[in-house]
Amino acid sequence: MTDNWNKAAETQELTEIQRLSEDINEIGINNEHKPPPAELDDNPADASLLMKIIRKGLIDTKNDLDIQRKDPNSPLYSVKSFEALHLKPELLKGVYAMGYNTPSKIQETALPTLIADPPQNMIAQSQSGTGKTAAFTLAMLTRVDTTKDYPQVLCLSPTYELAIQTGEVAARMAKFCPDISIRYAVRGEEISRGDKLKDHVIIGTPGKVLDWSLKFRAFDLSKIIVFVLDEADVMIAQQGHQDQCIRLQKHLSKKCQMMLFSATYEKKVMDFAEFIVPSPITIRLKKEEEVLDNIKQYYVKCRGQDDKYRAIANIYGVITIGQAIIFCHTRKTAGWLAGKMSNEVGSESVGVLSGDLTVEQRLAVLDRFREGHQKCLITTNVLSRGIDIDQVNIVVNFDLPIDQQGNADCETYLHRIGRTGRFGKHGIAINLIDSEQCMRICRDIEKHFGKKIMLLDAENSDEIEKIGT
Ligand SMILES: Nc1ncnc2c1ncn2[C@@H]1O[C@H](COP(=O)(O)OP(=O)(O)OP(=O)(O)O)[C@@H](O)[C@H]1O
Repeated sequence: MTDNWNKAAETQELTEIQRLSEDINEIGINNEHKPPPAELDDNPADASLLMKIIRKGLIDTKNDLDIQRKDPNSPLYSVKSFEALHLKPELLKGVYAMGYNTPSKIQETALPTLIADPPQNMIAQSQSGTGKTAAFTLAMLTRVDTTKDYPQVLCLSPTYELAIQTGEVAARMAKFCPDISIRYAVRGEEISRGDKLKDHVIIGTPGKVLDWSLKFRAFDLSKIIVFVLDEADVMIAQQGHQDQCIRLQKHLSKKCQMMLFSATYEKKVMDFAEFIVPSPITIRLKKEEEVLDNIKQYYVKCRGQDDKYRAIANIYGVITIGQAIIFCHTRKTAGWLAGKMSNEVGSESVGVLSGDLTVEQRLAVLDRFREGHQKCLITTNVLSRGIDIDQVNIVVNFDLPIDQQGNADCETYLHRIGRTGRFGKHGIAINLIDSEQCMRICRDIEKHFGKKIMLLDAENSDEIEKIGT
C-alpha cells in the first residue's frame, strides 16, 4: 500500500518535473521576449522541484550552453560566427557536420591569427574542454597544400591515446577535404626503411616521429610548414619529451609556423616556451580563470584505502553518475581498486587503463569506456590529459597528484579534473583525503587556483544528493 502510494507520488512528481522542465526549456534563454519564470522563485514547492530538475539534469543542456556563450567571462563566449573566421568552405562544412554552431573563445581568438599570412607563431592557453583541438586542427588543415604530396604538418601529442583522438578529430574536420591525407605516427604503426611518406599531416608521439623522420628518413622535417605541440607544457617540460621535441625542432625550417597549446603553463615553462618559439603571439589565462566554474570540487576525509573505497561506493549509491574516471597514483592501487569494484558491481562495468597494458589493450579499454559499456574507468596519470569523453560527470582523485618531491602537482590536478565539465557541461571533482599530508596538498591546490574545495561527508546521503548533477 505504502509502496503504491510512493509510486503514485513519484509519478506525479515526475510529471510535475517534466512539466516544469518543458516550461523552462520552452522559455529558454534565446527567447528574450518572454519574462523569466518568476513563479518558480515565488513558489517554494516549485523551487524545490526546480532543484530536483537540475539534479536530475532534465533541463536542456543546450540552454545552459547558450547562457555560458553569452557571458563574456565564459571560455565559451564568442561574438563571431565560424563564417567570420574565414575558414575554407570545405572545412566550414566539416565544422558544422560535427555539430559545432559557434566558436569558443579560444577558437575565435586563435584561429584568425593562426590562418593569416604571413604565418605567426603562437603559444596559447585555454581551459580544459574548451575546444583547443579544433582550434589548432582547423589551422593545420587550412595550411595543407594538397598539390604537394609530402608531409607538411606535424602535430605531437604526449600519449598514444591523445594522438589517436586528435587524428580522429582532424579526420572528421577534413571530411569534405578528401584530398587531405592524415597519418598516425604512434606505437604499432610501422613503416619500412626506404618508405617515403606522401601524407600531408602527421599526428603522433615524439619518439615515433623521431624514428620516422630522422632514423628512417621517411619524411623531411625541413619541409614541415606547421609544427603543433598539444599539451605543450608537458612536451617541453618533461625530460624525455623535451629532448625529443627539441631534437625535432632543430630540423625545422626557420619559416615553420609553431603552435603550442595547453590548459596549463607553469611560469618557468612559459618562459622556456617563449625562449624556444620565435616571436610568438601569446594567449594566456589569469590564474583564477584556470579552473572552470562548471566543475565543483569537493574533498572527503577518509581513514585509509578501504575507507576511500567505501566513500566511492556511497557516492555511487546516491547520485546518478553518467561515467566516472578515478585517478590513482600507482598501477598497483589502480589494480587493487579495480579488483574491489569489480567484485561489487561486476568486472564488465569497470575498466582499468595504465601504462603496463599494450597499446592495443589501452585503446580497447578506452573504446569500451567511450562507447559507454563501462561506467567507471580507473587509471593513472597516463590519462590525465586531453582525453575527451562527454558523459564523464565525475572525476575522483583516489590519490591526489604529487610531483617527484611529494608536493602538490597543480597542473596535473587541473588536467585530471578537466576530464569532466567538457565544453560547458557540469562536472564534479572529488578528492579523497586520508592523511595530514594529503590535506596539506589539497589546501595547496586550493590556494594555488584560488577556488574553494568543499568538504563532503560521504556518510551523509542527503549531503551527497545535493552535489549530484
Ligand atoms: N565550437 C564548438 N561547439 C561545440 N562543441 C565544441 C566546439 N569546439 C569543441 N567542441 C567540443 O568540446 C569538447 C572539448 O573540446 P577539446 O577536446 O578540443 O578541448 P580541449 O580544450 O582540447 O581540452 P583539454 O585541455 O582537456 O585537452 C569536444 O567534445 C569537442 O567536440
